[in-house]
Amino acid sequence: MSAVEGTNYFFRKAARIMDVGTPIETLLATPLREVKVQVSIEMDSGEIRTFLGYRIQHDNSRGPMKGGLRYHPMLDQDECSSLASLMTWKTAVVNVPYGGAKGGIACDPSQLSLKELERLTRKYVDQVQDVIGPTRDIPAPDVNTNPQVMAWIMDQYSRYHGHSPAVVTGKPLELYGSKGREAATGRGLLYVCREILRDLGLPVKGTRFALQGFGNVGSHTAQLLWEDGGIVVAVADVLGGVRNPQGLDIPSLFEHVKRTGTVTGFAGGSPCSNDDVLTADCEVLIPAALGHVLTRENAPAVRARLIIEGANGPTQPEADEIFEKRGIFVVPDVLASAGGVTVSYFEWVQNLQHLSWEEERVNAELEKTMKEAYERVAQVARSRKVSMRTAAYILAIGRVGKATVLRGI
Ligand SMILES: NC(=O)C1=CN([C@@H]2O[C@H](COP(=O)(O)OP(=O)(O)OC[C@H]3O[C@@H](n4cnc5c(N)ncnc54)[C@H](O)[C@@H]3O)[C@@H](O)[C@H]2O)C=CC1
Ligand SMILES: O=C(O)CCC(=O)C(=O)O
Repeated sequence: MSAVEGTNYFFRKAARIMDVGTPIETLLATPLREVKVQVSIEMDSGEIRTFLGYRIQHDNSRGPMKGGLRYHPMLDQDECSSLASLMTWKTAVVNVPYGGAKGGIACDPSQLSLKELERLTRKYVDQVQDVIGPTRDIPAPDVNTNPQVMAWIMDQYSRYHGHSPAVVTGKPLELYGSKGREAATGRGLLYVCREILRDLGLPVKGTRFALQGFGNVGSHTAQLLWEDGGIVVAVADVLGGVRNPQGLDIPSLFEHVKRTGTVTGFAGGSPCSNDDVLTADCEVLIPAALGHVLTRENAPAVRARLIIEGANGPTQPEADEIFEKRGIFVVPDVLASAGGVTVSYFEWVQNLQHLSWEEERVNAELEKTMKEAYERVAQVARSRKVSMRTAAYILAIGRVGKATVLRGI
């Protein structure tokens, strides 16, 4: 099954329960526009290299399209298309006035110098500047992109269109970024985690968590859970993992990662593989790295009671069915990882109004948004007797479908 077929499997399951009918189902599943561009740059060695860049714009019925930019060697049109449609449903679940898009460049940034990365990013903007924009499509960070990359995007876009901070979010604080955006996805996940654990009668304090991924999403989530008294028993990054059944000391792990660039080799635990983390003995599993990692093969071995999806698309449809049969709750990506785009929305609003919010305000508005979204999804799940994932899609399809029909086709 391709990545986009996987996402559409979840979409169609909900659309059929809602009986939206084939014409609207087809319309909502079909991306508005798929852009694939040549990104050729001169390397530091003087050699010319050509990369492929993508921007898939899935839907704009509820507002400008929104979604991250990923730099990864395995990125392709299918993956971007799947991630773009997830953004449409995610922005609708948290009810921020956006559609969905996603893009990036098929490249391995660990093999590029800073100057090469800058040239690549600016060239990509040259190629897509006519389809993005503050009222069209607003990129943001995703895997292997960061505030510096967003700053280059803002600068390059502004050379064509004049000063345009609102063209991209996740920017550095010194360049119109929002306080709280860096930790927002992890913080949003924490707020949802507190809600569902309360419903299951478990406090965060003393609950055991395992996380795959220790980048933007994974590291902030781990830190915030640790601050709440959660016991993080295993974490992994691309190079491998570390576990400690008594709980890893997260501040010391941060120090280690700052020094070495990886969680592996941390003296406060014993080594494990990045796949071992998925089947660790814990109450809550948080995939926060790449997609498609929970499969038909490893789903029967998952020991967590609850899976909270920090990554986009970590659970393949066959694994999702297995979790449902086994009574393992899954809080889906389109809800659990929506904190980032929510604070991106706050950043865009601040940019358009030329003002800056205090971090307390950002976090308070984020908490309100995530709690409301959780409550609405939980209500639909209860009333329709469906999983949280199907409920989230039902809520999102209702909002996007209504906007589409009201605007006229
Ligand atoms: N950055 C954001 O605001 C948001 C990100 N997401 C999703 O969260 C996930 C992680 O994104 P970021 O943290 O931003 O990326 P990042 O680039 O900051 O970190 C990615 C992490 O995943 C690890 N990783 C990569 N391949 C791995 C593997 N095979 N096994 C174990 N670990 C592996 C990396 O070593 C790194 O620790 C992605 O699925 C992304 O789409 C979702 C919502 C918002
Ligand atoms: O912050 C944003 O606009 C998008 C974040 C993102 O790419 C995601 O939620 O997957």
